[in-house]
Amino acid sequence: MSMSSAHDTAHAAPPLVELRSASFGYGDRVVVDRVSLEQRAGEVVALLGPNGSGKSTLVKGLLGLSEHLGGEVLLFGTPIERFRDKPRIGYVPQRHSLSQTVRATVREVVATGRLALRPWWRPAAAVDATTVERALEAVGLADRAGEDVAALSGGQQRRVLIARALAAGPDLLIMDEPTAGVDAANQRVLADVLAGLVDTGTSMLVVTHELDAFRDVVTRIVCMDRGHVDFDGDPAAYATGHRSHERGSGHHHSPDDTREAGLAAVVSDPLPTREENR
Ligand SMILES: Nc1ncnc2c1ncn2[C@@H]1O[C@H](COP(=O)(O)OP(=O)(O)OP(=O)(O)O)[C@@H](O)[C@H]1O
Repeated sequence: MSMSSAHDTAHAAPPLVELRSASFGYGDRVVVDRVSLEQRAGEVVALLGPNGSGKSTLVKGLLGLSEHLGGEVLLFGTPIERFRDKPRIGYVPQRHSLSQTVRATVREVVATGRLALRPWWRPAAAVDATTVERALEAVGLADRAGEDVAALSGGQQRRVLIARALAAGPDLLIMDEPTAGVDAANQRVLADVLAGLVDTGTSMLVVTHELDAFRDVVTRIVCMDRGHVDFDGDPAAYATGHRSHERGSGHHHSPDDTREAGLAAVVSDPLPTREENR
């Protein structure tokens, strides 16, 4: 389904993500119903669709945070059940901002993104510190590194979380509504940050209601409706015939989002386990 020509290369790397008639949900409730999709390295995919269409459930499925209820899910060519290389996927959860109860500096929060990469008994090394500084620079927060995260605006906190995900050096960055609740000026800053990441070759899967902010960086658009994919193509094709999906999809956050975000913000593993997510 990818339009990338990397497809044709005889020894091409496997797709970052491959869904073959995959279903995800909660308990026995199927939310994402037999979706087939693949994302290749270099692609920046925007995942669109009305509230409740299953976007978050799909990305959570890739992270083991919603249940895999059918079909096949491959991550970097490995079936998800056997996939152990979690740091290859960075995740920025859906949320407004960091919990006010997190008492830590910007640098400390970003540094937690490195924890999954080394055994608990090994202290942080120089490479950890440099990677953290580089991640802070990538999101334009190097000059705020020593500040308390609680002192930052919502948009800046979002960038802290992106930096935390980047600190693990992921091959794929998954973001759930990175611009939700962020004012227009900060949305532009975020879009610039993402454009910078694209320039350095980061592949992204971005759930969003605000496609405008990402119009210049997105290479592909996937639209969901009621658990199915009903558009998958390039932004030009989307613009000519599929704008209607965005209309009338007013956004709301459930009370659970805040709790989940608070937990995700403080856990040391960049991919919270299912238990932590409840
Ligand atoms: N933890 C959960 N347990 C049970 N059902 C859930 C859970 N999370 C989401 N759902 C249900 O799954 C359906 C799809 O929700 P999902 O969050 O995937 O949609 P979405 O497309 O991301 O919507 P939004 O744009 O509002 O974030 C909804 O009906 C929702 O109630």
